[in-house]
Amino acid sequence: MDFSGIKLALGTTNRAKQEAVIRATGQTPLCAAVPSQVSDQPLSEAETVQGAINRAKAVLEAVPEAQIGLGMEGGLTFDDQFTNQWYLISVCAAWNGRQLYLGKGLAFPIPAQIGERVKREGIELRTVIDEWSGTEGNHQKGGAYGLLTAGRINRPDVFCEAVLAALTPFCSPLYK
Ligand SMILES: O=P(O)(O)OP(=O)(O)OP(=O)(O)OC[C@H]1O[C@@H](n2cnc3c(O)ncnc32)[C@H](O)[C@@H]1O
Repeated sequence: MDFSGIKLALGTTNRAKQEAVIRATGQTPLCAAVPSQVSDQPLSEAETVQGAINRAKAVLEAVPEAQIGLGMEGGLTFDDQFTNQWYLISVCAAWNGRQLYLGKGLAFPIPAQIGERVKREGIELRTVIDEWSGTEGNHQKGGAYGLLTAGRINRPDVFCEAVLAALTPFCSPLYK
């Protein structure tokens, strides 16, 4: 699929998210940090999706030369139906001013003590991931996925697939 004719804006300057767009589309998006208008640490799928949508819409307004705004949001969600576990999810929203699509990246189980600590102490996942890994800025690099899989999956990989899912309906003739 050819994404080269479409100017993309991305609602963050986070390097892992920028890298995901570059891998997915072969182009560097115009980046602007815009508010997600949800909590710093979303704790449900609905809040995570809403944050991604808010960023996609805000960045398309902030960067009028772009044709599609991309918003990405990471969040935690507790599955009380099947497993009673916390999952990390990574969502991408794509908005062209008329149509909205979502790409929902890999849901990955998070150690119970991490999920509970984030909820109980009101801290962000990135703080705990940096603590556990003994390094800084993991949310801009491999992220929790990288730590938990010893580098087999990383945050840009997961967002790359989410970007492809959200953008494909705008670019593939199969959706016309
Ligand atoms: O700079 P922005 O675009 O805001 O990106 P972010 O990583 O700080 O923020 P998100 O809104 O995507 O994620 C919400 C919180 O969850 C954290 N988080 C999400 N996915 C993560 C991952 O894979 N590794 C580490 N922290 C993660 C993140 O760093 C925030 O603290």
